[in-house]
Amino acid sequence: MERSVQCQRTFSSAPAASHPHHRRRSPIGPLALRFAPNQQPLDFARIGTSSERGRKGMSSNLVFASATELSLDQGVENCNLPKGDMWSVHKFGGTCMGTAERIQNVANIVLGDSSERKLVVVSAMSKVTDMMYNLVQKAQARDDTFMTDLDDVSEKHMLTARILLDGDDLAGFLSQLRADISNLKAMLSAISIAGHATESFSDFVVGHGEIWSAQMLSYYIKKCGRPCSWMDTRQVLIVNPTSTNQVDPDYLESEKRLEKWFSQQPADTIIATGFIASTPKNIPTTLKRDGSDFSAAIMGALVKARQVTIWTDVDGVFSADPRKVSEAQILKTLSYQEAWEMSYFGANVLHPRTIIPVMKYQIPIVIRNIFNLAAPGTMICPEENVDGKRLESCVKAFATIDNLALVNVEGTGMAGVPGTASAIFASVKDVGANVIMISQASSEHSICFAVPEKEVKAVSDALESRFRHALDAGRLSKVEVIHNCSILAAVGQKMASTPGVSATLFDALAKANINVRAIAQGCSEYNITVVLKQEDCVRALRAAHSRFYLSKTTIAMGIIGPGLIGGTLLDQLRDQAAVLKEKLNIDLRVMGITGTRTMILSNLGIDLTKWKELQKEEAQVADLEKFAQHVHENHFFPNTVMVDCTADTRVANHYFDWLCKGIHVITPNKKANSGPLDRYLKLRTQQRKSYTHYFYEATVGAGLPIISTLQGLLETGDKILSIEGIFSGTLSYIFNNFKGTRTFSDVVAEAKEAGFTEPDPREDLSGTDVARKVIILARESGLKLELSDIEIVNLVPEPLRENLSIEEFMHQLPKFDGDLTKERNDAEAAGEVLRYVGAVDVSKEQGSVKLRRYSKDHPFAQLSGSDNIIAFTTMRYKNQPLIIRGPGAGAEVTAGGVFSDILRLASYLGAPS
Ligand SMILES: NC(=O)C1=CN([C@@H]2O[C@H](COP(=O)(O)OP(=O)(O)OC[C@H]3O[C@@H](n4cnc5c(N)ncnc54)[C@H](O)[C@@H]3O)[C@@H](O)[C@H]2O)C=CC1
Ligand SMILES: N[C@@H](CC=O)C(=O)O
Ligand code: NA
Repeated sequence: MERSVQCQRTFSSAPAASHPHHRRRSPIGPLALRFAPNQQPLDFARIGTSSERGRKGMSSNLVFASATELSLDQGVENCNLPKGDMWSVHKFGGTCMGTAERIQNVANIVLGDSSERKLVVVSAMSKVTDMMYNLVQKAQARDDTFMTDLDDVSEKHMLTARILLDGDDLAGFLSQLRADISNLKAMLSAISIAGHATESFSDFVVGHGEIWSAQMLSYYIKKCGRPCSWMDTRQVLIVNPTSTNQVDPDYLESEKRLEKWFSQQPADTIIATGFIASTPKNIPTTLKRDGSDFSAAIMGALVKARQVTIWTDVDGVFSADPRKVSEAQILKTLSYQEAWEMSYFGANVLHPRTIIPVMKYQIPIVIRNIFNLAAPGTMICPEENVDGKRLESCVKAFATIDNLALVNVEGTGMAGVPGTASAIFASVKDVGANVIMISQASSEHSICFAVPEKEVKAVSDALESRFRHALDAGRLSKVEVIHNCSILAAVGQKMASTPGVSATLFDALAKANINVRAIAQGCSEYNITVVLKQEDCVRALRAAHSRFYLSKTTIAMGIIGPGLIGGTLLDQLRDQAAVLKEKLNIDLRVMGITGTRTMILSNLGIDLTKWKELQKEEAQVADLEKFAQHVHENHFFPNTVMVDCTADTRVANHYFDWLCKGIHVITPNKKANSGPLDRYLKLRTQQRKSYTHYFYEATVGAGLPIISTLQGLLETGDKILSIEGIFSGTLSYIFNNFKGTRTFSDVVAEAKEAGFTEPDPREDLSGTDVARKVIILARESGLKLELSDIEIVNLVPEPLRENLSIEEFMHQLPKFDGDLTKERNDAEAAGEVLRYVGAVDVSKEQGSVKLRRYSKDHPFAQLSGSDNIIAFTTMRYKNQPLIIRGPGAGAEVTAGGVFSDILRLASYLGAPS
């Protein structure tokens, strides 16, 4: 409404168009005034300039379509354009009009649109246009079967009409159809006799498909109770053919004719034929390829629609070809220029010329899926209405073109010689080749350009011949052809003018190890084009797309060792993934799970609701190298982490290599940090050097915050004096429960059953596990100790230490129950308990593990279950140590500790807190 008023003020003294009756009398309202005979088309640009519209759009008295009705305006909320009692234009393609049922569906959409006036542009029923072209071809070839083919066309429409219509409308339609078919037969017979059809003959024949579909839809809508007229756009739309097999709309003349048409048929719902038009001399013609979209855009401009909706069978415009990039997303908005750019690269958007008419008036075009009304579609609109203020959203989409060759013309004789480029491209033009991109560095020693592979031979031959003398004389060194190239284009209006965007693009390509052969970026700033090897193209596309489209805290994870801890972690990830994604934008993808014998891999992320089933159904032979490669290299997620949930030194030996490759490592496995000192130091140095993260909180005290507390103390300048405590959940449990008549072996079996022990419980009973923890804490505190520096108290009976399986060991352990029972009884008699303790004495640079007796009121005697207790005596905590106590073993707490390391990684990578 606002827009109408504005137009009135600017161009006319006609009655206020905001009054409904006035509007009704002149359905296209003030439009005619804009194109008054003495008004030049230039005024098109003056009407509602972007600033006018922007300001008006901000006003609050906008009228939106009722939310209870079919939501045809989805997506438009983002657009600051006035909406209200003006035209909405819809275009339904052949697929939408494919059957009687689909035509009914189209009618429902039209009826559900609450706009006061609707202009609906339709294509012919699907396949009909091809059938009609075929008729003409057959007639030209004097193949008489065109007669029966025409009967098929007629039959198709008769059948459809009989389902849709009844009464007078059906009779009227069928009689018109028969008349048309009979005319067409005469015309095709004439073509057959002549053996030739002029373009206008052909266009006349072909255009009938739209006439019939428009009639059927219009009669059906009328049948549904809504007054409706159909429009033969050949009476209204006037276009001038151009030399390039395209047409230029004559807006002035079209507008006049439209005004006249409306004066005769003042309907509020109009079904117009797409695709067809007339020349200024009233000769039928068509709008060529994608003509119906173009019709809708021109009609949208003529009636100054508030929106043009193009109904199709896709949900909208994707950020990349979804067949190549599974993570491709539907774009909510695109600027006209971006859509333009995308359509050049073959994205299923709109033909660029479709955008021109609506762009002049800043009318949004919305692409929507008729088969999925829930999808809001993509809105193509003025840049200022496009969403996205973030750096990432500067790049809207990625497109590729394959089967190209790069031609490189090189030589010192080119520099500073005017006319070289002109001579090169004149030769290219002479052979009719299409240049897709051009790049010349300012040194002027080479010009390279991309042409379709199938045209490159002719191009290079022409260049060789044109520059024969220069080549012979050495002024040019070569005309080189690089075959099998592709173009990757990043499209986005603000891309080139926003610092850092191209850097991010090239960084993504570099990380994916993709070599860029040539680069072009025009001043238009809408796209950056890179030429690469065709075999790299999909990888490049994915790498670039994921860099801009995935959350920067998307983490590809490889889980190694799905045993007790690994399995529990997978279940915790499963249960928490959605919350993390929603609340913290952390996107965790388990790309692979490997055990010792088998592994499962995924390209997108394993469905963790069924990882156990997948292990049985889709497992392949485990191969850690292949596994790491898959997790890290195949998917171009911005971050990779290996989570080692084994107790295997061989897995730990890979950390160094992974950190070198930029793969983060998280583990509850103690082997790396308690292994050979030089190896450990190398690992830590590499980790810091490569800015990768290595977290291992669960190696000491399981989920208890032992490592992070120690690191926090050290990093803030505290000085550790000593650390001592009960570091083994297993030994804590054993000595907390080894009471009364309980036997040692029974309690060990219980600890194993509860998941407290190492995979081999002898690691715990021997004191090695505690010694490893002491070493980990000592090294963290800066001491350079080896595991062998720690004297251990081994509780494994001597005969059971070697050459026994875990099962055999557990089976034989009861035979030796007597040994520890005596020691326990002696302590008890003295009012004391046995506790297995570890200690780091920083000043003495020593670590120790001991089986000690404590009086029953000592804090170490107060523990229960698998409790650990760790006391830090430091310069700041000198008189009273800092004490951490709680369960220090078990599946849930340990997996929770590993999980919290994963989230710590995500937060280091930028996740919000
Ligand atoms: N259980 C607990 O309370 C705690 C355990 N940890 C550590 O967690 C790690 C895992 O312990 P659990 O889950 O209890 O052991 P587990 O024996 O139940 O699980 C280990 C898994 O790793 C697999 N595995 C072994 N070598 C492998 C290799 N080379 N490649 C792939 N998979 C391999 C095994 O087949 C098994 O599925 C150990 O390093 C342990 O020290 C740390 C803190 C507490
Ligand atoms: N087996 C270990 C598990 C934790 O590291 C223990 O018992 O403490
Ligand atoms: Na811990």
